[in-house]
Amino acid sequence: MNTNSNAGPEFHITINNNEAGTTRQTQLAREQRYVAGLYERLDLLRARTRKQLDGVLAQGGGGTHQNRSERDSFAGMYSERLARLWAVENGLCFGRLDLTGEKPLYIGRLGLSDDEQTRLLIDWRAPVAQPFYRATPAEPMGVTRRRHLQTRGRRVIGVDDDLFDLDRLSDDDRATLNGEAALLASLGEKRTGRMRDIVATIQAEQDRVIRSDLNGVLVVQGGPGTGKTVVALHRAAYLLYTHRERLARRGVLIVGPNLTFLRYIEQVLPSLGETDVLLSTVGELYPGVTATAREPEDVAAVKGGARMAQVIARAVQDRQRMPRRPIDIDLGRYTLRLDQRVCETARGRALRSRRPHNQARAVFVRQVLGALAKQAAKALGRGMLDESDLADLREELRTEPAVKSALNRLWPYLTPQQLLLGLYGSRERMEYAGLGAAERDLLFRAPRPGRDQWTEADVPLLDEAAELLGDIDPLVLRAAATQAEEELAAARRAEEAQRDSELTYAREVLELTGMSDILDAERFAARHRDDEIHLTTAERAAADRTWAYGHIIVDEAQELSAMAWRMLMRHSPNRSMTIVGDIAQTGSAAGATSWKQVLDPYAAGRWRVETLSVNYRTPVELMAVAADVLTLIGPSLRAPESVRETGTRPWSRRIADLGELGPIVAGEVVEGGRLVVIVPAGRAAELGEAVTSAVPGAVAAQGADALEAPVAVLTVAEAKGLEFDAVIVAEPGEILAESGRGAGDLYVALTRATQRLGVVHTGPLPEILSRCEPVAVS
Ligand SMILES: Nc1ncnc2c1ncn2[C@@H]1O[C@H](COP(=O)(O)OP(=O)(O)OP(=O)(O)O)[C@@H](O)[C@H]1O
Repeated sequence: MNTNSNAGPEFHITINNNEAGTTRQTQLAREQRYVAGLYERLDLLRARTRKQLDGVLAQGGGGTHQNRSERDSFAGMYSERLARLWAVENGLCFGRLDLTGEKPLYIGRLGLSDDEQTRLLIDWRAPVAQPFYRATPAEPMGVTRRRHLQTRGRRVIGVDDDLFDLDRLSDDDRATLNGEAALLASLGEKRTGRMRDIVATIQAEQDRVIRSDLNGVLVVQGGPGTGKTVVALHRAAYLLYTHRERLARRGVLIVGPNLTFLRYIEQVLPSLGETDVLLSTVGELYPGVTATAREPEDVAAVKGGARMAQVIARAVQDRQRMPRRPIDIDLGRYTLRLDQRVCETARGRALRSRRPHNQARAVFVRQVLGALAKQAAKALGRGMLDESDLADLREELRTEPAVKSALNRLWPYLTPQQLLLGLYGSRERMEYAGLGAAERDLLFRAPRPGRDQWTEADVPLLDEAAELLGDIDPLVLRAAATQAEEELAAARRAEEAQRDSELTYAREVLELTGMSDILDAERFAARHRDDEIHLTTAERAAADRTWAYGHIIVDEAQELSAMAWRMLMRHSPNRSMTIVGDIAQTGSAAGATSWKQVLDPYAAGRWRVETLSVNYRTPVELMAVAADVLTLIGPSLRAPESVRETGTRPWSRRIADLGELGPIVAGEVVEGGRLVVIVPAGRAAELGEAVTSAVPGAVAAQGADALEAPVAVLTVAEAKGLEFDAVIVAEPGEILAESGRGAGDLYVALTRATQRLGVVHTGPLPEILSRCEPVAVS
């Protein structure tokens, strides 16, 4: 079949005659006996591991630190093993390979041996299992037969064979030939709202991607439905199996476009027995910040542009700006003068130290205090002080509130949050940082106290700022936290007394100055310090902004901005990455237009492309409509080839007003199936209401609800990467016109369905969709 790129002649034979029945039963019974034995072994291993875990836990929490630490790591290891043994219950064994002159190999979700070390089951990721996915008649790799076992629970309910050596067919064999069935059966099934693993039906071109080398950057380019996401997840499982030690230490990060998408894929790796992987959006990659606020596309596009790296650097410099006039510091007994020359010299020293802003501050402060101490000595008439007296004087000055305040103005401690809020809140600062007038208008915002002020596009900027600012000395943090708590407590007392809103004010002050983040950071650290030993690699990585991952997988990678790439690259110093996407589907204004443009700056000569060419999701009839739209994106682009036909043409229906949309959607709902209405972003609320008010159970929101409801209303950005049994695209003309990348958006919308597609429109149907069959209005 065409899914194996070097498949050569057709090699699947289907025999469906009645005489085959009995021999088929014999084969099933034989396989059933084998599979039952595997489950018996699995049960035994589970019981043994449970006993080992109980043994460790029974030792309690006493002993030396080292004893406890060893026990913890054994307990962690046994729990992980147990979780893995439980995860493989469904579909434990799904394949058998018959090789010339050898005993058959059974392929499954993990490797099993008996007590004599005889192999009973081969992990699908092991090198010997590779022919299960790659063998073709042209290149049989020693395989005479590949058998797919279908199981329900622990029962074998069917077998499908691909025979590569037809001369060796026995009568029994002839009875069970039914190639492609496993794949096609799997593709035709109703969608559940969660992605499933495809371990039993991985195709040859996909297997090449899954087993590609760990090193360097692998780009997986492919049209919609070619399995990029599912393949990337299997690659994660493969890499963890093959390079377990290296990756267990440094972890694997999978980045997806939004939380609904992460929900959609979250069960795949656990079903493959892998749980210690961090799934995240870009917006969640900065510990302690939740990026939930929304902002217009053009604002996000400015924030995502590569130029923002310089803007942030200038914004930091701006906070090291020297005074235009000398600063007089009144200490009561005498007044000290801090002139520009002293400040300039101190700044020069601090910058030459090449430390980040917050650490360079120490150099700046030391210089300034030195100069002030000398002045003070003179003012006190003690011109000839020795070094130790001067040191005392410097320490005295350090704690003087007037000196502290002057230093804080000249070279303040800054959190990334403070830097960014200060920048967005001041047109003058933005101008100094190099932003043009139009950009300043877009980015300007009055500071909004509250936790929802960060957007996804802010996160890479916070991370960039954190790099340039560096950490704040923990002692300073602690002092700041104490001070903030005191202020809060004072405000609380004031509130009790006066019943006014001072507490709210104090909280707002804390938010605005970023102190609340400091407090949170402190508490977070304290909470985790004691139980760090129990954290998995993924958990430790998630809490550490500077974590260097062993491997990073980026899905829907075309959507990432230049600033997001900078952040991800910092997490991947070894540049071991898998980048999965489709340039034709780019929707975000800050997204990519070519892989070269994205990757050359970071991994020139170290990235390679694999292309997936077969569409497993969208049937031929639907893909024909989508392919027309693809020509709008690029005349030379070719849509992937679909493997299935359904015989059902996509339809289009013109309506007079939106009131008709709900009943049309209701009429398309199929019992047990899942339908999505994809709407223009600018009309999401209105069209969401039109559908949810007319269709019981319909939801118009992202998240788990959207995956589980029989009908969901989503924008293109929200539906990206997901799939549904049926899709209705509402107002396609508006989707096309909504942004500069409207054609890409419409292409994404049209390729989400596994079975049926319809288009509903109030205005004229865009010419490009004329392949849809118009439905007459009754
Ligand atoms: N070898 C396979 N066996 C069974 N199902 C498969 C196989 N390959 C892909 N699929 C199924 O095809 C569908 C599309 O896969 P996936 O979502 O990974 O595609 P994609 O390339 O990421 O698509 P898009 O770019 O549109 O998001 C999924 O339901 C997936 O399970």
